[in-house]
Amino acid sequence: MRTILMSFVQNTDRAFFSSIGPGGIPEADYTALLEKTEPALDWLRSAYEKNELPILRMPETVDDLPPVEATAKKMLEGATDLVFMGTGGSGLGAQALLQLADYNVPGLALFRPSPRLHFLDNLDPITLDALLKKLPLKTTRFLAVSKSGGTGETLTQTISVIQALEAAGLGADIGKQIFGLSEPQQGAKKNALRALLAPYGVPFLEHHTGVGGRFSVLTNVGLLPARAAGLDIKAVRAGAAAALKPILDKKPAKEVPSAVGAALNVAAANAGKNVTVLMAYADRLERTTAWWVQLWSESLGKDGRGTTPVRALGPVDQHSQLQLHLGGPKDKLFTVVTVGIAGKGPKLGKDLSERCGEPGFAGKTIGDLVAAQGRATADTLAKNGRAVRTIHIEKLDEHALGEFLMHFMLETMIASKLFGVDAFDQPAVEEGKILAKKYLAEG
Ligand SMILES: O=P(O)(O)OC[C@H]1O[C@](O)(CO)[C@@H](O)[C@@H]1O
Repeated sequence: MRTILMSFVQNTDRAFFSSIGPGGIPEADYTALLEKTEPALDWLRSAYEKNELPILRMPETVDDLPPVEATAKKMLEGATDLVFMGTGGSGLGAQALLQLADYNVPGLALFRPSPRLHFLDNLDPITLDALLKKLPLKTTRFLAVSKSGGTGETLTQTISVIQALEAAGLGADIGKQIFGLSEPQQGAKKNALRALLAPYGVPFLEHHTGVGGRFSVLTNVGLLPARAAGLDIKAVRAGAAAALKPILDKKPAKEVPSAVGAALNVAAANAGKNVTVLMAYADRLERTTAWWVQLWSESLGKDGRGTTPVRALGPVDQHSQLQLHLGGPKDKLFTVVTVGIAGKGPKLGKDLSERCGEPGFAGKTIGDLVAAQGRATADTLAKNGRAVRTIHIEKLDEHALGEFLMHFMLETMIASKLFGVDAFDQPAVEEGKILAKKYLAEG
């Protein structure tokens, strides 16, 4: 079945028993689950109407854009380096967007025009120490993002930055060099990040209280770094609106790509496919797959339910994972994502192609090759009885990425209803966070 959004086409034809044989998902179970997405779609529509799920209103929100613009401008003034601190949902969505501006794109990232972009989402003492020594601190701007304000990684990074600035004689400028993004102080509950930065007069943007980190890419959490990197953030939101539209337009579930994807994933889980692989054939979607891993894991891995997300990048991971995917257990659902790259990139000359014994390369572009590889991977998986869905994005830009990200947030929310879990909490992680702080205090 092909379901089409504005920027991409999703095809599930080769996921089913009827098309690929015993490794396929039983169609009857899928159809029953797709029917069950109708109440989930009603829930989303009602939550939208009553404004009970703020993430659904983000695509149309505009009043938070001026502060994002103003802060991005302030951060950029005289900046050679931007350092983004924030972990999990406080960093991954922004990274996903910033790949459109060549952030973390192999080889190219170093050639980005100033300012240099650094994401400190992992905590590593060697990295942090070395980076703070190498950064031109006077011209570096830091953004500390934490919804709760209490995440140990972000707090300790921020403390380290304050100390480094003070040691460099820049203590008086901390209020101009560090920016914060966190929930507003709520009643008596302390916001540690705000408490830490308040004495320096650090300006804060407010984290939306009703949008959790892994769903926050469309809020200022994703859009401030995106704007600072020069991206069209209105187009990101417009793309997200396009993913939501078929739901608000009351299309039947079979015409809602996110409902189709949710039913497919849950039917795959019911058929013993406990792994869901997202393999994207584009450098600029690599961080998006990392973002999706958190979204899927934290939203659905509860009460013994959920499936394990695995991310893969094409074609490179053909040379590391594909053997397992083709020859290992048939316990996976594959989503192969391709982009419109045919005809792009260097064109391969006849002589050199023939010299290396590959006359078929002659006259073709690198984009032709990668497009053929993505197609071949999907076909080979299906031929080997592996359940495959494909998603093709013709033009990967802000609009398309906004649509793609919203598609997966909706797919996850709908899947949570089918799995019977709450998509919006993460009780198990909280337990670990509390214990780690206890161990640290105990020495
Ligand atoms: O934005 P915060 O509150 O610092 O949390 C960071 C991340 O930590 C988690 O709470 C998990 O520990 C994620 O859900 C969240 O995205």
